[in-house]
Amino acid sequence: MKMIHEISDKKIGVIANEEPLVIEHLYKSFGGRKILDDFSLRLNSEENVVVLGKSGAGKSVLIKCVIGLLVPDEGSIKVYGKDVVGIGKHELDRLRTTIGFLFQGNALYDSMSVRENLEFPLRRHWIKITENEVNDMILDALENVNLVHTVNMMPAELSGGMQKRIALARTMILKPKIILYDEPTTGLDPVTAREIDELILKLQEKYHTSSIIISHDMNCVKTTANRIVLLLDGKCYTEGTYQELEHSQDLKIKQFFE
Ligand SMILES: Nc1ncnc2c1ncn2[C@@H]1O[C@H](COP(=O)(O)OP(=O)(O)OP(=O)(O)O)[C@@H](O)[C@H]1O
Repeated sequence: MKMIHEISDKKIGVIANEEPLVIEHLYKSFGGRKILDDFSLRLNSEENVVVLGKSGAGKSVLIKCVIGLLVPDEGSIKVYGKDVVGIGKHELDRLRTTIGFLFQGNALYDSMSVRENLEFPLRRHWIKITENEVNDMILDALENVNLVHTVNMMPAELSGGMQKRIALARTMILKPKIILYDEPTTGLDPVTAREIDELILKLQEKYHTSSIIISHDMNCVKTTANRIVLLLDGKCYTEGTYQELEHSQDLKIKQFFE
């Protein structure tokens, strides 16, 4: 599937030596209420950064700013050196071939089979490939999540965990270089949740992706985070590895590890 990497890089103008994602001095308010208040974050190549924060801290707002669903009031967001704030719809579409997004709900189309769900991003982005190549890519994506046998099934026939894995396969089908995970294990039983953690690591290693992961699930955080960024009062309050932060005596940090 080398071809898709090439398509993706060329389309977005990825510059090899640029950092995947650099967020600087981001501000976002709603009705005078500051949600992001001078928030900055750098995502290194092949790194998983977990953004930790209380409910309502602004984690989803942050992710929405990165993928252009919300426009920040101030600040810059650069993806491989390319400014994404205020870009047009066409360029935003191109950006979305480089950034994969796993929604909190799986957002699979219920009326479409697994195959059709996986085909969707390929059709949407007008990737020029043959039917055979489409088929290979679908099977390859399903292979990654060990669900090749579900290719002709409907989402309703699958468990919540399987649907999450199919959603992840769909996110990966365009071979994004950056993946944004919004609560990837929420609503899953512990065993299935740990399978998702392992998949996140497997895909990071296999495709050399860089990811932002939003999670409250401290098992997920411990397994997947190379670095944790604590979002508090709209700012990066602190950052560090799980091991660095778990024994902190700072009450604002401690509450997440209890
Ligand atoms: N489009 C919007 N219009 C107005 N307020 C919004 C909008 N989007 C988010 N907010 C507000 O911004 C705040 C942060 O929301 P956000 O969804 O980012 O929180 P979160 O950290 O992801 O929380 P959770 O962990 O509960 O999902 C909330 O108070 C929310 O009501």
